[in-house]
Amino acid sequence: MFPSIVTPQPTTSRASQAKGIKHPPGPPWPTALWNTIKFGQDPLSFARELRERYGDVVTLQTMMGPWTLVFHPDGVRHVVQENHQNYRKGGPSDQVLRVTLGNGLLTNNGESWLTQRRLIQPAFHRSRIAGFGQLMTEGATAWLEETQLDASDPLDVFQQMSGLTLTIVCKALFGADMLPYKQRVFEALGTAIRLEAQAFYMPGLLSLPTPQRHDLYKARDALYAVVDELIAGRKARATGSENDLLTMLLEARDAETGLGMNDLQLRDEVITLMVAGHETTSGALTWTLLLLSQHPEIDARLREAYTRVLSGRAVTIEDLPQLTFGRMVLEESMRLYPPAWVFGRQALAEDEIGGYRIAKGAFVLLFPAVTHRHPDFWEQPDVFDPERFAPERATGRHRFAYIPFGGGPRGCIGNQFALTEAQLILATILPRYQFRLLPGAKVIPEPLITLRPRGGLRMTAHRQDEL
Ligand code: HEM
Repeated sequence: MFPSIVTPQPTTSRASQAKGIKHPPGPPWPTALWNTIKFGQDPLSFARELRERYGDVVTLQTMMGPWTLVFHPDGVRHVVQENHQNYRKGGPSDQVLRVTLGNGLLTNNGESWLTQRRLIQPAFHRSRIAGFGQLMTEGATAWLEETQLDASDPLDVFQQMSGLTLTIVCKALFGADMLPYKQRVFEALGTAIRLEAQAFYMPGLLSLPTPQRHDLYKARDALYAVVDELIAGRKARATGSENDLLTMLLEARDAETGLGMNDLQLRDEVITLMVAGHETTSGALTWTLLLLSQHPEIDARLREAYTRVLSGRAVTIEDLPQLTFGRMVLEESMRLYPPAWVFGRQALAEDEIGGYRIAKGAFVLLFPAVTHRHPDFWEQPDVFDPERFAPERATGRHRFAYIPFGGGPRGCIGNQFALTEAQLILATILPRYQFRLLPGAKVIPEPLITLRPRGGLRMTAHRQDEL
């Protein structure tokens, strides 16, 4: 049975009541139903409104219990870094994620998390990522050849980027060819993400035998089937010369017991890396292509940099230090549209953030999407301006005002992988094609588990040499 996703009632000690530390402000409890509906309909605008109205730490009463919303970078730093031992993965957001990701690195806690993180970390070492550069560029080039882009035939850029990043991450980490699975993973993951997001706002949706529960488990089983095939394929065809993360996971032995990882844990780790390793990166690339199509002057400047540095040849990882503008564009795109727009924690003990009491058991939500547009830290926060990430302008900025990859010990393990991959993909496809939004198309960000464009993003691709 799916666990209840109602947040346990947080408790506050007498000591802090005596000290007179207040609960964070927020709309009164009789608005709980209304808040839940509003949050479900448009969480980005609602969270932003709450910050403007109540400040940087807010209590939001919902039908699932009270939530604590933390927007200020100091509060973010406190939760993810300074007092991270007090904030475990848990609460409604992680419970829904566990349906598909089980107890993989993203949702795990405690000693088990630490053991797995230490095991997996070396696969993301700088030297390993440098070794993936060629594979990333080749993946993007193969995608260009396969898709045969044609200006008269619009494509869903989100779906295409999803397939491309899935192919790259699985080849790099597991030595697997995902071409035959691309469509299946895209469909199953789309269903799972949508239903898990619904379950977050509608307690009971998955505890009862609803059609949604049936569909979610079906989608999860489709993803499991792909992962199981991938692992079985490796076991059957291993030559002994593989040197990737899947081999490391298969060969890992517990220092005390000498036992290997059990099959369920192995599946959870592989599905976590497969999903977390492509869903967010494809979002970042999609929003970047949209922003470039809406800002021709920035698009032209980026193309000019590619022409100057590459002169028509294929990009390599060694070129990236000369292509800083590409990185700035990506960083700014992830500021405006952070693929991981929200993430949660549960407080193990009572705490204080920004002068407010955080009760034991509180469900704490951090919002990159709101912190990234906080007017105290960003001038003209809604304007797309990659120059903000020029070294001279970025110096001195609060480290936790920009958190697309989270931070602290639970920060993204794949951040360098993603940044390298996204830069190489852009530098491979943009010198050859320009992407344009269909006339009259309206793009609506849809904050599900990740931030996706609602209904995909249909664009046309125009050959650069024919413009
Ligand atoms: C643009 C791309 C990406 C974004 C925006 C992103 C964002 C994030 C964020 C915000 C977190 C922290 C969540 C939290 O604190 O609750 C995270 C964790 C994680 N990410 Fe990423 N990520 C990206 C790419 C990747 C890639 C490429 C991989 C793997 C290949 C990956 C694997 C993970 C894993 C395993 C965790 C959990 C780490 C832990 O708790 O120890 N991510 N990511």
